[in-house]
Amino acid sequence: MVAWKNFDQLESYKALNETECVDLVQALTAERVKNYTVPMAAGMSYNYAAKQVDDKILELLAKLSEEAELVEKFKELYNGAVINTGEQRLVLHQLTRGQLGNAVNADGVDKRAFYVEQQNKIADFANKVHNGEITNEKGEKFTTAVQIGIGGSDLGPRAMYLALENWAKVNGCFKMDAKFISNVDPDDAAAVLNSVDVSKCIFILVSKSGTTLETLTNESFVKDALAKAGLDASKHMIAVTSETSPLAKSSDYLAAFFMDDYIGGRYSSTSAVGGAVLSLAFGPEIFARFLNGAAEEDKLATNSNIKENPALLDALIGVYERNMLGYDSTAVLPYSQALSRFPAHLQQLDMESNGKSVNRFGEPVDYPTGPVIFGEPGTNGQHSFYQLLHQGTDIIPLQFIGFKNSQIGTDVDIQGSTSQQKLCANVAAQIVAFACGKEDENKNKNFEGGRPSSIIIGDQLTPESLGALLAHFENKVMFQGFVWNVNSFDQEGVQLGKVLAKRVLAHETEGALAVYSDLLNI
Ligand SMILES: O=P(O)(O)OC[C@H]1O[C@](O)(CO)[C@@H](O)[C@@H]1O
Repeated sequence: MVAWKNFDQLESYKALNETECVDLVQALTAERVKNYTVPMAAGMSYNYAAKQVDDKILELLAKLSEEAELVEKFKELYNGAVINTGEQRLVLHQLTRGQLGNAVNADGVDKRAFYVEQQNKIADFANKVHNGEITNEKGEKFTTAVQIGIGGSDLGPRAMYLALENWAKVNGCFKMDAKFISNVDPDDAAAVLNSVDVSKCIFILVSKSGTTLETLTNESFVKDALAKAGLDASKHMIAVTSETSPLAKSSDYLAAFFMDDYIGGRYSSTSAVGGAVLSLAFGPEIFARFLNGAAEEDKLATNSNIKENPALLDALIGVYERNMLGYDSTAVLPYSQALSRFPAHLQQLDMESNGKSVNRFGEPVDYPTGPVIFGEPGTNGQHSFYQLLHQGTDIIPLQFIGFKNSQIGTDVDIQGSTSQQKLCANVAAQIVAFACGKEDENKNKNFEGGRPSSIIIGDQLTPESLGALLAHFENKVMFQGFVWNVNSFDQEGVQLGKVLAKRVLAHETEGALAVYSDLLNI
């Protein structure tokens, strides 16, 4: 049995607090860039040379990992322990991509078999849509998949779709366009519906709970549009939900695919939640390759050697930065246009998981937990908020992601270099500029340096490397939650606002809420 202790109860907490962080201006040598690197799945690597750690600090982080039993806790998780204590649930998203440990039986079934069965059902459905066995009422092929969902039922799948859209087009496996409706702002649904031929759309209603206000409102919005076009909504809609949700019992859908309560919304991209739209857009084989990349990365996360476990190492360095160095944000900076929505997905993944002030037992913790996450693709970010990152009063650790090759391959050679080379040159330059700085007598032009970053480098963003990238961050967030002794798998903090919004809509308000309601004309 593992012991769940608060971080500040551990010996390692004290030992780490007594360390001095590394001065990057001096420390970032060529040798270090070569050595401080860990292989990831799909040929990628995690390089942490520009982090403020040295061998002594890494040794203490390894001790912390042992003392907090981080890998053992992961083992408990994938073997089916009730890790989500707040909701008394198992946490099984890794099972959607592979079997890391023993068979996990819950609700009277083998859970890996259940997830694979859903994948097979989705594959069969997608193949029938692609080959014209399933069509619209006129017998025409569907051309567009429109996902209706919010939070985890939108962000991950949308980010993954955008990440592979161009890759699929150039590699001959693009099957259908995908669009996404998430916001309850009517302009979101209206704009998407205005951009498609609804008669050729297959709508994927995604809600684990089947009760989310925004998603059910957008479902009605879409049904209304279908009715106005003289179409039968039940011939155009499929559902992805949990078997216990109200949607599961409805006959309003052409087909229904299931996940369950053991997969948190923000961890659901590899379940039917991402599976339906990605299999329709790119074909089931591409979705399977994405799952393989994630499975390969998950295996690395079972290694208790921190220098062979990139997610664990990344998590531990992040904890050191958050708790010992006091940095309260992290920027995610993919130098890849295809990853334009990846930071948005990581915002939910990280902040909804570890934005907690009480431990797994509901007791307040006395140390900072999850950081603020934000980001934009480079080089766009460089011309936006990098000023603050380089010269602002706060130090913000940076997580770069870069690929040696572009996805589409079309490029131009201008002034002796291609666009891809310019992109990669920029990320290399930024790492060194942040770490080493540059002295200038004019303080306005002075760069102090000492601003830490790490970089994940891959050959190209493919289904496998995307799966590995996703799993890396899911596992990092999980390990950090274990260190902080918080439950990373519930999200009670989103409830209060939902309850108050319902009150406003029912006109059951008083005091400040009543005045805000009036100001907004509700
Ligand atoms: O899939 P559902 O049940 O509609 O939930 C959507 C999202 O809402 C949240 O519960 C937050 O409100 C997220 O955790 C979840 O991803």
